[in-house]
Amino acid sequence: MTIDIQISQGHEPPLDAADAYIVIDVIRAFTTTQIAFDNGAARVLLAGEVDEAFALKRAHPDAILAGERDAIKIDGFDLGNSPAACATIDFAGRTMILTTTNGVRATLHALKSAAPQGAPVLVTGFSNALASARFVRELQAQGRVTQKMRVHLVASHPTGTEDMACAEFIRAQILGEAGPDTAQVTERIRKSDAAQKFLDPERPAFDARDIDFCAAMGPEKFAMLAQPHPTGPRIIARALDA
Ligand SMILES: O=C(O)[C@H](CS(=O)(=O)O)OP(=O)(O)O
Ligand SMILES: [Mg+2]
Repeated sequence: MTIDIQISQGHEPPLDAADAYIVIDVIRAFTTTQIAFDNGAARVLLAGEVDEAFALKRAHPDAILAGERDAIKIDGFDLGNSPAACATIDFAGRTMILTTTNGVRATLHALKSAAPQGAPVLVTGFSNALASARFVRELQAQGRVTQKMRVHLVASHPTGTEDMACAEFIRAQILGEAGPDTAQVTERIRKSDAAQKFLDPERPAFDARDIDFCAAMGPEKFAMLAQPHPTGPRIIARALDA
């Protein structure tokens, strides 16, 4: 069976019908999400707007409220959009509510495109890229798609090289073709425009360790699946062997 992979860029690119969608946000939303799951989070609820995030917090008072605008933690939130901060927190069984500029918005858009087919929507940073590619290969191997398989990759930053580098890496992994290697993707992430504010010692509001998390390849443990839900979209971690 052949696999047709398209790469789009931005929050709301036109998305054709596909058998699977992967929304990529390396800096930082889905690196942050992966660290929260690594540290025991049960689920991540997605909010497109700040007032929706506060409304979710009122409905789920025990949840951890996280997110950013202009890459800065929002007043009244527990956390920013920082993988380094998440790495210090025990999320055991807890819910994280997340609102971010690029990754969350692109995911909400992809969920709408995927709904008519009931196609899976994965979210990923580079840290989870191997697991995301493997999830798609397993869909194919399990024969769940019987004709030509169509996969849509969404590099969520409208202009960023970090998400495009990750998209090219995932495409190569899915197809088993030559593509950028881990070191090349790491370098493109570190050199991306979005990374520079974090790496600038004169901008202490930004944490350089966030880019260390975002640029590092993690173990192939679980894929992150975004799902529609009656009370709002959410992300769960799906063990690869499940
Ligand atoms: O907070 C972030 O890392 C970004 C905003 S920016 O690209 O760094 O300005 O939001 P995200 O939705 O994680 O891309
Ligand atoms: Mg981003």
